[in-house]
Amino acid sequence: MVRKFKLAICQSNAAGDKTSNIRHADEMVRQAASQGAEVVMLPEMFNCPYRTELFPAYAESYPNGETIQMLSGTAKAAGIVLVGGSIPEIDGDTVYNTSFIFGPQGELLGRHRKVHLFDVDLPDLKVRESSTLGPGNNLTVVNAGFCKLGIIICFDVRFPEIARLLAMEGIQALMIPAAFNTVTGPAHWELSMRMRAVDNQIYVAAASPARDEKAGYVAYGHSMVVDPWGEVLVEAGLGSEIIMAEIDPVKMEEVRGRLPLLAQRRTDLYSLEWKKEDGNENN
Ligand SMILES: NC(=O)CC(=O)C(=O)O
Repeated sequence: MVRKFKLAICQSNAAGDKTSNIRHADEMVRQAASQGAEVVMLPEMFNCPYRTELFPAYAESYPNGETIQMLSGTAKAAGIVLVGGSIPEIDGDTVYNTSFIFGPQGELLGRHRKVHLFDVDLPDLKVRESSTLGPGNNLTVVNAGFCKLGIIICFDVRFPEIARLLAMEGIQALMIPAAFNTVTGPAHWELSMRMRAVDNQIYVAAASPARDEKAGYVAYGHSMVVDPWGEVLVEAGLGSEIIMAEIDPVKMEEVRGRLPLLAQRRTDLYSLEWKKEDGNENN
């Protein structure tokens, strides 16, 4: 039964030492759970510095990698749904930017591999994720019983088709482990999160790493939760911080009742298709 719940975002910071990144994330998640959060999310690449050339060295495989073990164990110990940010995951010869989602028994609820790799050439920012990562080939919805969550990672948010397809699957919240930066963040972070919420009349939760001005890639910070009306319910600053908000399916239905955008789509004129794959990578 879908119901109200408290969602927390842990805006953790990641430096060079993988073990201490994992420990820091673990402590923050447990703290968020002790404050009543039933769903907790970590940022993109929370166990390693966001540097494409480092991803292979930090990569681990499911199920025995140390970060993956922590996520499952902590979800179970705290009795929560844990959207485990993302980490470099190795499967065969390919490294992916992957979010593992675990349930209150420590069970794997889903796995999202970043679909759109961040390859950009901006005046003050050049990134080529595809130099070390492969793209995911599926969209991800997780059913946790009391809530249905859609999971995308960072750059995926710029492709509104995915958020719409996930909304059509009946999610209440779009969960986005992300790592915008000080170039694109001021221009597009809040705008993107609010627009995906307004377009689809869903909650949007975006988790950024804390900002480290000395890092090679400076994360934007400003993790936030946006409601289905597009209002920012809570926003982090720049440092390591936990933020919380209430996700209320009744409020979402009220917005949809008054402004029935999804019901007013002209599907006789246009359509959008999720080409679901047979080899689903979600479990
Ligand atoms: N880091 C990303 O994947 C995306 C990003 O920073 C942006 O879209 O801007």
